[in-house]
Order: sequence, then structure tokens, then C-alpha cells
Amino acid sequence: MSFARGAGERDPRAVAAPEAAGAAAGVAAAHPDGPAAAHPAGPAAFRLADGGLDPRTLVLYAVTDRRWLDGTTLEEEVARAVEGGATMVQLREKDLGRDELLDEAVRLREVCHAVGVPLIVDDDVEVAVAAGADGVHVGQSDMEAGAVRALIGPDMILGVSAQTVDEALLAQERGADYLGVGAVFPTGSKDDALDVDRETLAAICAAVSIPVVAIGGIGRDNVRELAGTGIVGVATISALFARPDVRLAAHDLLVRTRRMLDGVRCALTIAGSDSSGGAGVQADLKTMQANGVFGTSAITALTAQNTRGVTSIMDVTPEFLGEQIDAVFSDIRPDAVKVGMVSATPLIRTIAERIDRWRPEHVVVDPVMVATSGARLISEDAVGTLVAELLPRATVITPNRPEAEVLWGHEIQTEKDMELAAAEVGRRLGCAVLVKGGHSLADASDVLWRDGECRWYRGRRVENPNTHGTGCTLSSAIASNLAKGFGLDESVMRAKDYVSGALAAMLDLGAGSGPMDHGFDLASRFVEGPGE
Ligand SMILES: Nc1ncnc2c1ncn2[C@@H]1O[C@H](COP(=O)(O)OP(=O)(O)OP(=O)(O)O)[C@@H](O)[C@H]1O
Ligand SMILES: Cc1ncc(CO)c(N)n1
Ligand SMILES: [Mg+2]
Repeated sequence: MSFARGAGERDPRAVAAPEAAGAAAGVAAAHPDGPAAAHPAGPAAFRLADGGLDPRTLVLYAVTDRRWLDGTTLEEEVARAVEGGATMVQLREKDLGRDELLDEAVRLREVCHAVGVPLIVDDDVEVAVAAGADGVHVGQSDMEAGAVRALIGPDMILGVSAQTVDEALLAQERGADYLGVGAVFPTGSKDDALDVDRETLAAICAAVSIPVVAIGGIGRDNVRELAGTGIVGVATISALFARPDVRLAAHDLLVRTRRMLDGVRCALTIAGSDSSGGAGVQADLKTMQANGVFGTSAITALTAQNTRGVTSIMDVTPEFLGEQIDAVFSDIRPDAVKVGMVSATPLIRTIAERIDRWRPEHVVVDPVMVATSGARLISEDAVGTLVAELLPRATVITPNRPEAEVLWGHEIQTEKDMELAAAEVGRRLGCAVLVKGGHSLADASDVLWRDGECRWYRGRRVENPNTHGTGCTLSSAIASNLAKGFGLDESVMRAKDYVSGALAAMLDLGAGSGPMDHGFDLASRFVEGPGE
């Protein structure tokens, strides 16, 4: 199952490990982006049908720097880089004489064209043309882009550096095929000030229609911070050529860049473990996987639980809960958080404090109070802390009917009561409120209150007595959809469809109200054994 991309994200392209490619064709087969390897050499080969530069050539842009050579040649290092997956190479050697630069360009052209990768020469237009390179890259202080275009003709690739929206628009107007924008991170050069911050980078990407590649201080540890800016790739120098194994470094950075571009979305569930697998963390992780999101977890309590009830609960310590949350956020930043069962005040406070520390984009809180089996999952005194200190930090809360009655302070007898409860609680807590109608009201319809508006999500009641974990499943499905970039309305609608499908699969396990089939829409249903 492929992890879903964010809504509107580009389609990812599989990255083949170089070693996976047949050795017979030498480096040509090693190029992980198939189509580029098939390209005949020549600049027009790297253009799309509309004449624009194929953005796939810019995913991993290796810029040379002879300073990093350690007993090898530029040719050998560039060959390693393209073997590892570099999709474009720029010969950038400011202190080489013209003849030497030309010789180097011809040698690198052969290395690059052997694997269908374009070679760009930095700054020197004449050498680029003379060497049969595929293009030239000029900075703001080099020859003006329009003049370069006049010299190189329509086919050769023209790259231009830009640091502002104005520079970017002017370069595009004068015929640039792509923009190099940076430095986006400290580069260790003399003036270490960031030339281009994230907002400017994103503004440039939004302003132009030609592809943008980020450059400056980019490496394996920070490339993910460029997600969502609109770039199509990264240009890098030392992250490849300063590494002992350039091929490995290129492959590693290509995979990480692909992950940044393709948008593998992650979610974190902070909830209790349900030994029966139907609710809690287990339900959340299965739901996230089924909804194309990578699930991570921080466990608040262990419950000995099955379809008939809860026999024992063991809370973790607040310190350990905080460490679990920190461990996830410090390494795999989730795009959304779902909070489920939290039984005690110190644990609730720990979660509130970590939300303030890590500032997740989306927080879905399922105010779990009682399990389907009737077991109480939060202490009386903790409900007050939940309401005062956690729910106001939520993007949306998802109380079922009994939980909504506790939060509202009145009984809910009708759909109008559901609306009133959602609105009053939402106004008081400053968050969106989804009051779920699973518990015995006519159909399984839920009402969302947000910013003064109520919206109903009509559901058809599935005649299935096995509803253990429906609330956990709904809230983690909402979190998954928010993580993928859908708005709240769409996230709730998709989550509800998912729950209905999981119920309609009619899984029947255990003597009590059993779990749902979280994997109902995957090919691998529960395998029907050979039977007795
Ligand atoms: N029989 C059903 N048919 C269709 N949808 C249902 C059914 N039961 C519940 N739902 C839906 O499942 C979602 C969860 O609602 P529910 O009221 O069951 O949550 P809950 O009580 O918090 O569940 P949990 O047992 O996990 O705590 C809601 O969208 C609700 O409309
Ligand atoms: C651990 C856990 N969390 C949430 C629920 C709510 O169903 C449950 N039954 N068990
Ligand atoms: Mg519930």
C-alpha cells in the first residue's frame, strides 16, 4: 500500500535502488529514474511536450566543487553521484581556466549522457555551447538571462539564480527554464545569513510557472523542512561531494527528497492500548494505515480489555508519556495528532504541555469517557482537567452522545439537542465539535459545529452489533485526512464513509460488541482459513 500524498501533491515516482538495476548496462541502468536514462543525449530530450523543462530533471541537482576531491577526479565523483541518483549535474568551478573548464565539461558531458542526465555549465555560456552541454546556469551578477537565451537558442536549458519574487518573475520573463533559489539554510560560507527564508521560497514558487530548485546548505537532515514550499527538487554540493561515499549519499538524499516531495503523511495517536485490538491505539494505527498515513503512537495506558469489558488499566507515568511524544516529534514530525483515552490529570497536563511545545498543525481529541462495553476510562476529577486544559487545544473534538451530555450538562434527546450541545460546547471551548450520533438516535448521523455553523453528516445505520472502537476509528480517520491536507469538512465526511465501510464488513469476533474490519477496503481481507 502506498502512503497517500497530500491532497493535490504530485505523483511520486518510484526510486529504484541503484544496486537493483542490471549491472550489464553499466551506469545507464543504474539511473533510478527510468525515463531520464532512456532520453537520447541533447537538451531537447529534457523538455516536456509543452517545451518546458521536465521537472524530474531537477529532483536531485548535483553541483560540483573540486575542493572536495580527495585523490579522485571530478569525472569519477560525478559518475558516482549519477549512479546514486543525481538527476542533473552542474559543473561549477569558478577558478578553472577556460580551456580546463572546457575539457572538464566535455568529460562530464559523456558521464552524464551515459545515464541520460543533463549537464549544465555554471556561468560560462561559451564553454557550455562549445562543450555540447545541455544548458547553462547564470547568477544575478552574470550575463543577463535574455542575452544568454539569445546565445544558446531555444533548446538549451537556461537556469537562473533568484532570491526575490521580482528577480524570479524577471528571469522567467526573459526565458529561464528553471530557477535556483537560495541559500535556504546556513551554508558555512562567509556571510552565514540565510539569503532566502521559507516564506520567500514559497512565494517565489507560487509566483512563477517554471520549476524551482532550492539550494544552499541542504542535506539529509534538513531536506524534509522544505516540504510544502512548492519546489520540485534540491541542489546540493557538499552533501554529496564532501561525503566519503558519493553514490550512497546521492541515493540517500534522493530518497529523502522524494519523501519530502511526495508527501508521506504521518499521524500520531496518543491513546490507550486495547488488548482486544478493536479500539485505542491498535484501532488508530490500523485506521491510519488503511487511510494511507504512516501511524506513530504514544501510549497513555495499557488496558486488559476484550469485547465484553475492561478487566484492568495500568497508566504510564507522565514522564514516560512525554518521552514517547518527544521521541516521535523529534524524528518523524506528525502532520496531525489524535488524542484518545487519557485517564488521569497528570497525563492530560503532559499532553497539553507537549502540544504547546511541538505545536502540531492539527489536533483531534476524542474525549473518551466510557468504553462501548460500559467500562469507565477516565477518572471523575480528570474530566475537569480534560475540559479546561486539553479540549481548548484541539482543532476538533469528537464526543459521542453520552460524552456530549457530560460536556454540555444536559440530556440529548433530539437532533436539535445535538446541535445545541455542539454549538454551546464549541463556543465555550473555542474548538470545532463533532457530536456523534451512533448511540441509539435514529440513524448514525453526526453534527459538526464550527465557527458558528452546524453541518450534518448523514449516515445510514449499519445493522451490526459489533461497534467496538467506532469512535476511536472515526477520530483517527479524521486525523489521517487532516494529515493528508483535506479540510475539516472533507476530513469528517471521508472518515465517516470509512467507518461505515468498516462496520459494513460485518466482522464478528468475541462474545460481546466486537471490533470492526479496519482493513475492509484492502485486498488482504481476513483470510478465510480452510475451516474445520
Ligand atoms: N451502527 C452504526 N452504523 C453506522 N455508523 C455508526 C454505527 N454506530 C456508530 N456509527 C458511527 O460511528 C462513529 C462513532 O460513533 P459512536 O457514537 O459509536 O462513537 P463512540 O461511542 O465514541 O465509539 P467507541 O465505542 O469507540 O467509544 C460515528 O460517525 C457514528 O455515526
Ligand atoms: C484503550 C481504549 N481507548 C478507547 C476506547 C473507547 O472505545 C476503548 N474501549 N479502549
Ligand atoms: Mg468513544
